[in-house]
Amino acid sequence: MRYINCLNNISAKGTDLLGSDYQLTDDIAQASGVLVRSAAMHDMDLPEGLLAVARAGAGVNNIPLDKCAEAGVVVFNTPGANANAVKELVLCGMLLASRGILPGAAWCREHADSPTIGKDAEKAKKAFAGQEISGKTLGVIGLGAIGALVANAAIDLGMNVLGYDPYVSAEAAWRLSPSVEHVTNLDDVLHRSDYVTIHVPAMDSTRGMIGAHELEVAKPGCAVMNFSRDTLVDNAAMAEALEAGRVATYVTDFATPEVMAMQNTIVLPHLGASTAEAEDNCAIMATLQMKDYLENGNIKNSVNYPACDMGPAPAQGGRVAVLHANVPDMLSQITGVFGEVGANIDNLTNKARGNAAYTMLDLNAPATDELVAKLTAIEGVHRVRIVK
Ligand SMILES: NC(=O)C1=CN([C@@H]2O[C@H](COP(=O)(O)OP(=O)(O)OC[C@H]3O[C@@H](n4cnc5c(N)ncnc54)[C@H](O)[C@@H]3O)[C@@H](O)[C@H]2O)C=CC1
Ligand SMILES: O=C(O)C(=O)COP(=O)(O)O
Repeated sequence: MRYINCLNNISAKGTDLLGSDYQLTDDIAQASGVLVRSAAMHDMDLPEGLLAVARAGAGVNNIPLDKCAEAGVVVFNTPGANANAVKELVLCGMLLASRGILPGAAWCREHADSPTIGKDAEKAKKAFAGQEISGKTLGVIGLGAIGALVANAAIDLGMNVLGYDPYVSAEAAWRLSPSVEHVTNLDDVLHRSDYVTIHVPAMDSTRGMIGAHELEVAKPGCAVMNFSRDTLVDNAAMAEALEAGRVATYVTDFATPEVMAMQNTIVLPHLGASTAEAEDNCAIMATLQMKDYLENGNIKNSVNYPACDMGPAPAQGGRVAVLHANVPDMLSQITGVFGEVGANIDNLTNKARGNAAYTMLDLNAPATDELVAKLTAIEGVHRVRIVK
């Protein structure tokens, strides 16, 4: 029996796929796999038996990726699985920033008991007039799964769209409408955009990427939308830009005390991926990826180990996975141990990603304790798994 711990609510559409060899547990110390959404894992101790963490979602800033890699714990995410949900909320955010929807609806609620509400509404409505998004310019920062969907949808809504992403993958670029204008300078995007939307991951390099300078060069009266992470926007700079009217509205999915103290904000409680469809998609993808890793050693969509696919574990013989540092001479030391104990390698894959590497080997006989002990003793080996 394998045990899986869920640190957040994970859709049963995913966990139901685990099958009868698995059991959900509340005790993480017992778990070989963890399913998580936004729960903070940085200060958690990683139990010895933990093999995999699957983030049912995109952002992995809540997970200590390097610490996990060094402990031989593979971390997965689910690229694109919640992108449509976020796209729809971004479009909603853009409309909320453009029309008097929230204050208008609040006015109606406040006057709910008035018998003359119909007549009064006709007088009141001029206070809630807005502008259309068609014909306006949207700057999309980050053209990955979400950014590309937002950019394409905005084109369909008649907007001019500027796209900025110095690291865009070829695959992501192919998904973009040819009508999206590729701009290589962030200042240009900000200077020209009536609306700016940010879709980049939270990393050290993106912390405060929308700061005092960016808000200074931004088009006066623009709306900024942040459905990515709070750390991407410098709060002090945003508060000042809102006060000065340089930014008309800040729409953010991240409620913090600093943001709540700002004027002209529309703040949501991290609702971007909170749709039934996205929760199901993410849970299914996270579960299947983790299951394939636990059962076959295959790695797909990991954010701290390389991809590796050797198909199902062989029916005869054995499969061993070695999670190790990406340093010279590892492969020869690993294969040397197989020679020393007289184990015959039928098939082998060795891949590296950043500081981490992964070597998976199929044998014509089951792995022995001696083999595992010798592999584990190699300096730089983080974990040895007998997959089968
Ligand atoms: N509000 C919510 O509920 C949700 C928020 N998110 C957030 O949105 C982020 C993006 O999600 P996806 O589009 O699915 O990720 P993705 O990985 O498909 O796309 C991220 C894009 O950002 C680009 N990028 C990285 N650094 C950049 C920089 N300095 N300047 C411009 N572009 C840069 C990358 O090249 C990539 O194309 C996630 O990391 C997460 O933080 C994701 C899903 C739900
Ligand atoms: O996928 C992401 O990055 C998200 O921000 C979604 O977070 P959630 O799963 O709703 O806690």
